[in-house]
Amino acid sequence: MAAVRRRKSPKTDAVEHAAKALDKTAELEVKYINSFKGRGVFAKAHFHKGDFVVEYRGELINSEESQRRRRTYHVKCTVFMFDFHWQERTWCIDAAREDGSLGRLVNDDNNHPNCKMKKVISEGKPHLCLFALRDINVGEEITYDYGGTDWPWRKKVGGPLTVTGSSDADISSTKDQDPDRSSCSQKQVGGPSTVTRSKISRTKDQDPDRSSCSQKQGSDELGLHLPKKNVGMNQSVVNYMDSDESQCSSTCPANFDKTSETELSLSEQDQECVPLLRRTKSIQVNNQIHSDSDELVDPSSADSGEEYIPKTSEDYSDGTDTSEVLEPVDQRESMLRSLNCVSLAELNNGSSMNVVDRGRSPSRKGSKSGMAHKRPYLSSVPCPKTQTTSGQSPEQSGRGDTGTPLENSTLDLEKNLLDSNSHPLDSVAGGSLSIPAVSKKENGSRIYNKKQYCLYCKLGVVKMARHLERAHQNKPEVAQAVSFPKGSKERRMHLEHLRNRGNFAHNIDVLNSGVGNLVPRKQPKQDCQAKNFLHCIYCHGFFTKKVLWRHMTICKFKPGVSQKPGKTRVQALCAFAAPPPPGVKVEFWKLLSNMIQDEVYSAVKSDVCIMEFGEHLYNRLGHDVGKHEYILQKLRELGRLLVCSRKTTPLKTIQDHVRPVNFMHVVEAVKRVAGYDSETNAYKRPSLALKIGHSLTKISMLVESRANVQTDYSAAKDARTFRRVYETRWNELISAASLRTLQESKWNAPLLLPFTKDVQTLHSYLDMQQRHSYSKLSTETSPPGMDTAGKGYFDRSHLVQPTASRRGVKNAPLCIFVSKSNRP
Ligand SMILES: C[S@@+](CC[C@H](N)C(=O)[O-])C[C@H]1O[C@@H](n2cnc3c(N)ncnc32)[C@H](O)[C@@H]1O
Repeated sequence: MAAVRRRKSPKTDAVEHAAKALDKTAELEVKYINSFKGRGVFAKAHFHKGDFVVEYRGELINSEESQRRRRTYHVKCTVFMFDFHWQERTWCIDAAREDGSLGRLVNDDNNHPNCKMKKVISEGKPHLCLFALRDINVGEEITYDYGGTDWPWRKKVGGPLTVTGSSDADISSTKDQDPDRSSCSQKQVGGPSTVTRSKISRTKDQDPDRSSCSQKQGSDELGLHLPKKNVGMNQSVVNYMDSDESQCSSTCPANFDKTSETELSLSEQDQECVPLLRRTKSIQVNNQIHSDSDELVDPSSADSGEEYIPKTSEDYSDGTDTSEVLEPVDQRESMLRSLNCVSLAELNNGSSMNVVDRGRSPSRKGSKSGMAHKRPYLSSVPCPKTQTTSGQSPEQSGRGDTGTPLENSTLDLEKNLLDSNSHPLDSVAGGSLSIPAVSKKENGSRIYNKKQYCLYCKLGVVKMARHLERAHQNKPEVAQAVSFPKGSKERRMHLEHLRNRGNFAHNIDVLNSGVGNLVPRKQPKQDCQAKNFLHCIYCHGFFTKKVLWRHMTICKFKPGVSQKPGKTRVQALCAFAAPPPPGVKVEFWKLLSNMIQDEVYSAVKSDVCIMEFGEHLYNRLGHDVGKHEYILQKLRELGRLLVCSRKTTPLKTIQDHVRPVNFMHVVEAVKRVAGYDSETNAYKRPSLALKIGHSLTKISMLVESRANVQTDYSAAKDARTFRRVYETRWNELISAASLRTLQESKWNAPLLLPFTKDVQTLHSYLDMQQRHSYSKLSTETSPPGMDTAGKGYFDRSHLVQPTASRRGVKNAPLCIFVSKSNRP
């Protein structure tokens, strides 16, 4: 009989990774999303539902220390502190230090998370680990619900979605489908300020298990302190906490640091994986993660873990995990309800046609409870293939429960859902920007369901002209538009402009928030990335860069300018048409738009430190237009480094480059970008290596000063240490060879001698020029280079060698080498 290799259970996997402080770097990657959201973690490989994904690694501290740090930390830092309960005490994983681990970079998604945090005990120490709530496809962002309600970014992207958009009935029906998830949605909406009592009590009534949590909400919202009765529930299911209860007695140390080595018996390795505290975060969040919220780790997981970890026995033959398979149906339902879309029943009917069965396990396919074992399209598309109807942000959808246009579009959406393999909120929940492709029916014909966004009420509607006429006739611009006869060109133009402006406003919101679907002027055949699109400055339409060029020449809204802008200029102009991201000066943003729009430009724009450095240079030198080119050059040098580092090293941001721990990676990247040849020990671009080094030290100073302002002294120390390492090693590793290459290139440069005749011509020309200019001046004082008689002679020090000045050497005298034989 062939031996069947048993797959590791998710728990074992988590414990092993936690013990070694290892991330699944082969399956996960960090990507910069945008300046609002920062970085995120993305799947490089497929994760099955229930799989261990990543550990939220950091320093384990007790609540006293956590409180102390909260008081001393900059507010932006506290978002990295996750409190949780363990052995009847509150603990905290402080991941404020940028230590290269992935878990700390996983972003929040309270609507559609694909992971759930759980406690796992390894070597007597709790670890916070993320497990897949559903199958996660390659390219999807890893997310989980941070809990709480008032995270600032949620407000921006429609945080109150589940609250305002759902009714009691919604919750109850959701609950009916899946009690576990209903408790989850309850958590999502669970802020006392936003959830009505009736919602809570209703859910509570219907689910006795959860009711115990709800009762505790006053003090610890959905019970981080798990009632004892839940401890041990389904212990054999996903008993992630089975080993720890006895190890740390009820007299847990008041000072964890002191006792951690003894009572928790941390191995050396464990201690290594608990990094020291450093660093601040750049986006402001409130320090909302407290023990009184339901965040992150459900206490019931302390012993059972059954709540969020789906049934894994089928998949892993582990024999221990027998929890319920959790399907995201209820999430989908609640989302769609809040979108005022199709009902669950309708979806179910529809989805039966659209289930993508990936046939992971035969037992799954044939297993009972149909719906539960069919994967709805929600989680089945690797890269969410969004449809036009999905272009609705949750915020907008919250408002979308009234008004005819949306009702019309709802029908379209319903059709669309039934006909497609995607979910309208996939891209929104996934936290990525996308340009949805044209939707097609099964027979290949097009579905006209593209949503436009109203300039006034922000609603997404399919028939914008009708919407404007019906809902906003009182607006002067609409009134003017409809004053033209129906079918007339003027009327069409006016309405089109209003429609474009509405979409433009929507796109800007989406671009700033980093989440949602962008509305292009012309829908692409396939889903596209936002970076390939730009707004037209005339009509505000959103076009691919390629098409934009052509469009600009014929744009109806272009004022009668005869000049036809060049391709790069068009792109630059249009890139600038969008307002600068928050915190970036308009003037500096304008300057950036002069850069060639290529990969390096994208890297520059996307990196916080480069932008900060650019602003710093701009503040110092920007008043002098002559220095603008220099500023752009400096930024491009760093951009080139970043592009190279991202391809060849683990460094993803310039801030990573000024960490002492990454010094050797920086050296490697700089060598590569400057074209270092190890055989000849020479560089193709030696000055680039030197300049980059110089800029990096400057950036480390900026980082240090920012850290000092934010009272993040450890980050400041990091930056200082980087400079010390730089001072000690840079010359040996980079500068020496660069300087030698430069020197050698000078030796080998051919000495070009001008003809004597040319020199004479030049001299007489300059003489003439000087005489001419000085003759205009009073002859009372003899100008330099002239004798008192005014005959004049030529003083070479007045000549400026253009190439020298281009290299930053001001007023370098013109050096003309004249061979002996050629001398006059
Ligand atoms: C634990 S960090 C996550 C990693 C972070 N994106 C970064 O680049 O360092 C939490 C921070 O990420 C950002 N963030 C997390 N989830 C977000 C979301 N859904 N939308 C926007 N920003 C988010 C917030 O700025 C928050 O302060």
